[in-house]
Amino acid sequence: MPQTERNEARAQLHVSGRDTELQTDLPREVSTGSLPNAERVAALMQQAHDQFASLDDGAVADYIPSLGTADPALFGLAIVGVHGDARAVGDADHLFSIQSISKAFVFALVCEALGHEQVWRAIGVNNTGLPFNSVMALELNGGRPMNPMVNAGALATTALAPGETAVSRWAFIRDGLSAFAGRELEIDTVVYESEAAANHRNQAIARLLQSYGHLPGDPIEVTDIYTMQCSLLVSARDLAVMAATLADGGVNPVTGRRVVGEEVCADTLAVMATTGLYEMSGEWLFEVGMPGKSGVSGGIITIAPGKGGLATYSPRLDAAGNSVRGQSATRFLSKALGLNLFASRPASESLPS
Ligand SMILES: NC(=O)CC[C@H](N)C(=O)O
Repeated sequence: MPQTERNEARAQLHVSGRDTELQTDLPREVSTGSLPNAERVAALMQQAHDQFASLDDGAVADYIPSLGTADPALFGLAIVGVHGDARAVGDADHLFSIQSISKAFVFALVCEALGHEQVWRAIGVNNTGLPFNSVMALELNGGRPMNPMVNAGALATTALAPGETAVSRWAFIRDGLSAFAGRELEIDTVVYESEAAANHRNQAIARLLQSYGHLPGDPIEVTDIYTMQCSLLVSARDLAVMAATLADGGVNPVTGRRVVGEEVCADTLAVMATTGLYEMSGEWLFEVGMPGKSGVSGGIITIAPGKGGLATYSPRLDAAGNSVRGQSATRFLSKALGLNLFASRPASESLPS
């Protein structure tokens, strides 16, 4: 759309600045009543936090300039069970931009709206084996976006969001992600402006997709909406609710609202398992044994289907763009709680229910 119109749309769409206090109707302390394992889960989360808080490997992402200002010491963990019970440790209420974790949920929402057949055909579900913002991956695959968890596939997915105008397409995405979180999510305008000023590469990927006939709509507008979705503010606690919604077959366990169908959840978890941590997805599945999704601001979500969702936040990243402490804490908790989906023995522990 023309620049002036786009600015107007932006003005309508932007609702908040950064460092907003978390206003959530989620109870801070959810009573776990007589649940036998709840205290053990909390103790293991505390152990993971204490054990890995001193890990100083990796670096805070700064290719989006405002992300570079994040405090590398931040470290939070949250778990929400499929019955809505929550446990949190460390900086679990710190707000940060969701970044690539949004890709999993937008994929689910678009599959729900259009049907998985159409989205599967348009996007694909195979790992590229290349970095999330690779242009080469497109060129090597005949211009196909390959999967919804890398930037090319995420842009192509966002382009499929239903709506007559950019404003209604954005409303579809924002409302859908908010339904997953159980509260109205708001944009971090500082992160948005910072990425919008620097996202020439994503614009180039969108244009390249267009040139191959794989991107409906205006590539610049699509990139703008994608950048807004990446700038939505969440906490680890929000992400655990969003992850628990996928674990619960599409019903948000806190609000009780169905967000997407069970089949869409299964599709989303399958794609996360093969591509959620980019080119490190194989190692992730090998060690953690559950679908996950990471983002460059430092969040990682992990889903234990039928049990609950785990979210970690810590901004130092490895070379692929995945949180270093988040990966270690998740590996630890997966083992300690017996959550690996490929294990033949039933889990020795389960998540708080
Ligand atoms: N891996 C990520 O979290 C990348 C998201 C970021 N907004 C980008 O497009 O580069």
